[in-house]
This record gives sequence, structure tokens and C-alpha cells, in this order.
Amino acid sequence: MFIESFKVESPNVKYTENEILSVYSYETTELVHEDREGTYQWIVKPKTVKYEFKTDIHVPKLGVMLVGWGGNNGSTLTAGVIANREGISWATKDKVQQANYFGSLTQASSIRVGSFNGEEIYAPFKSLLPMVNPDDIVFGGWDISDMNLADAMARARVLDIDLQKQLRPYMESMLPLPGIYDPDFIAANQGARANNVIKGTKKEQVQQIIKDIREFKEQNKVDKVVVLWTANTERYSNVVVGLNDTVENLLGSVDKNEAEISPSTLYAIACVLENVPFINGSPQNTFVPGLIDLAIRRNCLIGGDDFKSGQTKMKSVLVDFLVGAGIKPTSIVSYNHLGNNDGMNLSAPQTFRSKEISKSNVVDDMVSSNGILYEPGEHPDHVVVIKYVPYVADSKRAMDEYTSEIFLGGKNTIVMHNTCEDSLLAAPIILDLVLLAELSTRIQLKSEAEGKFHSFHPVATILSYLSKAPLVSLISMVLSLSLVYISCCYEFIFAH
Ligand SMILES: NC(=O)c1ccc[n+]([C@@H]2O[C@H](COP(=O)([O-])OP(=O)(O)OC[C@H]3O[C@@H](n4cnc5c(N)ncnc54)[C@H](O)[C@@H]3O)[C@@H](O)[C@H]2O)c1
Ligand SMILES: O=P([O-])([O-])O[C@@H]1[C@@H](O)[C@H](O)[C@@H](O)[C@H](O)[C@@H]1O
Repeated sequence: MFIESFKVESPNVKYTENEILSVYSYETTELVHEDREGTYQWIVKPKTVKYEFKTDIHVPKLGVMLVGWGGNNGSTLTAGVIANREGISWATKDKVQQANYFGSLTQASSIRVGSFNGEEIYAPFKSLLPMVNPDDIVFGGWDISDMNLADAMARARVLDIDLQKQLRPYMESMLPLPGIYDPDFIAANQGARANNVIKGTKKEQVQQIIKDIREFKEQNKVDKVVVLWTANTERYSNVVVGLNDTVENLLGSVDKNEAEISPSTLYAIACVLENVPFINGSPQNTFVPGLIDLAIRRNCLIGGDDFKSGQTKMKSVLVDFLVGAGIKPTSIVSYNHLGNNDGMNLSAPQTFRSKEISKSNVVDDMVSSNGILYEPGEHPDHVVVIKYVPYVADSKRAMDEYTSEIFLGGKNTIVMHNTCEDSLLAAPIILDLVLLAELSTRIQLKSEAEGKFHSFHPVATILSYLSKAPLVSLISMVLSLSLVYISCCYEFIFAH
């Protein structure tokens, strides 16, 4: 049975006028490597850590500023939220389609909340904690192309025409702010659309972005802003001692107008200086060491990298299953072709390399988790191929072959063809990223060993599930904490 909402009655949960207060005993382990009767042994000891959480229940009016707003993802997400908010339906060749949020974890997934009279009971994921309603989000952002969002939606060729016609009045007045453009970081073929750019030095560009954020917040009367990069994939920035390895060197490099500081890092600097969460939906190394340190110093949420939307989501699920089942993937050939502007940008070697890294490294943790299947340093042959084929537009065609070793020298080969409508898969993920980022900034926690409440670590590992190349902090505990928190709320309801 499915229920729409529930209230928790538990000695570990207290609702006040402003907060949900909860206590959670996190059952974990600690390991020691000690001499036992003359031989060193790994000793695993159970460990219970008691946490207290405080969640501010006041849901803000949220502004979402997208870098690359006029792109396929940005225009599709904006269109989708308007279609849901307005309850738009439209004719397709198959049926009358209603707007929905399929593909969004927060809006379209459910959780088991227990059983009633022997029947399993489920509730919406979004009923776990007070979250922003997507209908209330105000969108804005930047694009190096000045095209309004209605025309950008048409350019993207993602949505049905009858839907586009109904959305056009809502979107044609939406104009992206000029963006920071540096042709050295994206494919040369993007130059043709770069007619909406911020002039000046890198420092002046950062200052303009900060000004844009402040004006957007004021003009739209939003309480909070989250910025998300869904602009083109950039080439990696060189990480150089003295250039971007520390906060001082990074900010000094901006002052000196150093060419190697990328547009995405400039947007991120502006956001962190303005204490606005910044999420990177692309694979480039926006978060150079100096930027990460700046975010930590200012306790400003940063997260990413590279939305995990279709082919790679399937890859991570399948390889995790195979390795978990004791089957040894030995060859992964991951090919796709697509015909959207992202694909055109990725046709350049330097931007493709950024994507190749994120699409390849997604299985590294799974492989290193099983020392029975893999020797230290051993990993599957892994090839990533992306080809630009304009005709298929946003309808990416992914073809994967997974070859694995099985019992007694046997081999197993799985071949998959996966038509990934890139933007229709990515847009709900973008929504989840901004909603979860906003939610996590309303959560304070402290362990029994800590004297005062604090926020999650600025490097938002809670967003890892939605990213190909999760940005994690050295304090890997954050990830377990984030997962703990979700299970904690879940736990209050059912295990106490
Ligand atoms: N399934 C997916 O679509 C998916 C999954 C993972 C990652 N991504 C990444 O998301 C990003 C966007 O994908 P898309 O399909 O919307 O691409 P797109 O090319 O349609 O949109 C990118 C937009 O960013 C703009 N832009 C480029 N550089 C900019 C800058 N410096 N400042 C402001 N605007 C800038 C472009 O003009 C364009 O409108 C790409 O980096 C892609 O690799 C997409
Ligand atoms: O579907 P997925 O692998 O998660 O991610 C996609 C890639 O397969 C595709 O090649 C690329 O163009 C998109 O930007 C996106 O990264």
C-alpha cells in the first residue's frame, strides 16, 4: 500500500516550531591491526556513535541559477518544472501526456515505512523531510548564447511540439545573463553561439557573477540561491603549485588574470565567496585544490562532478552487481553516439578527455573492493568512445559490452543497447541535486564527542549518488553521515 505522508512518534524524534530534533545511534565498526598471541591480526570491533540532528523545517523560497541555462539540460529542466507546476498536458502520437517528474529520486521514488496488517507500506521519498517544492523554484542563470529559453527549448529538440507551444509564453521572456566565455577551455565549435559574454578581467568577471547573484536574489525575492553548472564540458585545468593549489594562490591568480583559471572555477569562486552552494554537473576539475580549501574555509557547499544519467548509471549498477556476485568483469567497452550540442563540444579531444575520465573511473571503487577477483592495481580493460552524430540529436545511443570471467575459466558477455534521452534523464537529476543541496544546508549535527552542532562538511558527498565522479572530502565520514542521516530519519520511524 502507498501512503502520501506520515508523522513519527518516537522517543528519538521531537518536532518543535522550527526544527526536527533527532537522536541516532550509528552502529559501525572500528578496526585495529594488533599482535594477538605473537601474530598480527585484523581485529574488528563494533562501535556505536550517537548523533544528534537538527533540521530547520522552514523551507525557503529557492532560486536556482544554472550556468548554461540555455542548453539542452537547462531549458528542458525549466520547461519540465513549468509543465508540472501548470499541470500541462499535451498530445503526442501515442496519447495525451501529463507532466511528471519521472527520473527524479526526490519526486518520483518511494521508501518502505513499515507494514500494516501484514501489508508493506510505502511513502514518497520527499515525505521524509521538509523539502522545496519544485513548483516554487525561480529559475535564472547565465549562458554565452543570448537565446531566450523558449527558443533554446526549440533548439534543443527534446520536447514534443504541442508541449513546446504551451510552454513558449512562459519561457520566451526568460533571458540568460551573459556568461564567462574562454574558448581555450571548450571546443572551438562552440564559438558560433558565444554572443552573450561578460567582458573584462577574470577578477571583473567574478565580481559580475557575484553582482548577478545578488541582483537575482533581490529581484526575485528568493531566500536562498543554489548555482549549478550545466554548461559545456571544459578541458581539465592544470593544477600547478603557485597557481591554484591554495586559496591564496588561486585568488592571487585571479587578480593576475592568469589564463589557466577556467570559467567554471571562476563561477565557483564567485559562489563560494557569496556563500552560495555550487554544484558541478560536468566532468572537468572545476574544484581545484585552492577552490576546495576556499569552500571549506567559508563552509560553503560544493558538490559534483558530472551527472550520472544513463549509460554510466547502468554501468555502475551492473558492475557493482557483478563484482558483488563474485563475477570478475575483465573488459568494459562503452560506446555511445549523440547529436546534441554537448556531443558537438565533446568531439574535441581535450573536452572528450574530461568525459572519458569520469566515465571510466566510475568502477574503480567497486574493483578495488574485491581482492579475490583483482590483484592490487589490476582492473578491467575499459574503453570509452563518444561519437558526434547530429541526426540522433539528444537521443543518445549507448552500446556497451561487458565481458567477465566466471567459474572454472568460463566467460560471460553482456551486451546492452540503451537509448538514453540525455536531457530527459539529466534534468530530473539536476532537480534532485539542487533540492538535496538546499536540504543539506538546513541540517545541523553533532556527535556525542562534539561540543556543538555544525553543518555537514562543505564537500557534499551526499550528492555522490547522482554523480559519475563524486567529489569527496578526506573526511570520508561525511558520506556515511549523509547516508546515516537519511537512514536515521527512516530509522526513527521504524526501528524505535
Ligand atoms: N545526460 C546528460 O545530458 C548529461 C549527463 C552528464 C553530464 N552532462 C553534462 O551537462 C552539460 C550540459 O549538457 P547539455 O546537453 O545541456 O549541453 P548543451 O551544450 O546543450 O548546453 C550547455 C550550455 O552551456 C552554455 N555554455 C557553455 N559555456 C558556458 C559558460 N562558460 N558560461 C555559461 N554558459 C555556457 C552553452 O551555450 C550551452 O547553451 C555538459 O557538460 C554535459 O557533458 C550531461
Ligand atoms: O549517460 P551517461 O554516461 O551518464 O552520461 C552521458 C554520456 O554517456 C554522454 O556520452 C555524454 O555526452 C553526456 O554528457 C553524458 O555524460
